[in-house]
Amino acid sequence: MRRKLAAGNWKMNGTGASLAEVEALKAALPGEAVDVLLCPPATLLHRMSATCAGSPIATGGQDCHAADSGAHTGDVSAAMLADAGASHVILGHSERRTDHGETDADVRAKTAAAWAAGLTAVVCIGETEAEREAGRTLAVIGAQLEGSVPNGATGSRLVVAYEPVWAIGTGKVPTIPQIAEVHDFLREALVQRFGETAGSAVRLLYGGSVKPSNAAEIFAVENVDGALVGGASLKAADFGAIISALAAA
Ligand SMILES: O=C(CO)COP(=O)(O)O
Repeated sequence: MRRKLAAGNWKMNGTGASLAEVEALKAALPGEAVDVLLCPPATLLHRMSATCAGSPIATGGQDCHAADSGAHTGDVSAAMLADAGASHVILGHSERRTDHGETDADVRAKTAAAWAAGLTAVVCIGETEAEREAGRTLAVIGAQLEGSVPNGATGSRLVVAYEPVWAIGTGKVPTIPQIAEVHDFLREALVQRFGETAGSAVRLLYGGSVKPSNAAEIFAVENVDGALVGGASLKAADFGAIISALAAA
């Protein structure tokens, strides 16, 4: 049985004042029914990890460099994230791929670095609107999965987030059959490449305009093991409602 996971990606949002939302979320969590992860900006990671200590909320980074240390101004390494209290790191988010030109090979190297530092990698993949309209969705995400994940994935090292680029921050969401088709395809690809045990244990998150109002129907899809939530993870009331929907699924 895969444990469900509700993950929040705060993107470039949040300062010390935002920790009040984390305190409110802690107070509202529905027991131990699901795993909860918050990924704040790097500047807030250490403080958020301290705020979450002793609670079921894990913390993660939003990116890391592939190298352990060195002359890479402005970057942080996986070991630095771990040192700041992180257990996870989001890698290959479409905003990194677009804003910083990250390739599948970059994401693969970063994922290997995350694993070497003992972090769980949350690897993001997803098609653009043009790719979906051209009927290339499964080909695109299949290639991204193959290229972005190194050999040796296991259920504890890897989470895959399917985030259609056109659904991020837009309020547009794929239909339930479209989500099911992609998640079934990803499950099959993981089992084929990593074997039945590891491939079945990797959690598959859906991301892109997940809200309290649409969470329950998305979480009812068989191979959806949770969500990677952007905007709605910033407010304890909204993220708490999404977590409750996951716990009830
Ligand atoms: O990119 C996302 C999470 O990583 C999704 O963002 P939104 O939930 O704001 O659409």
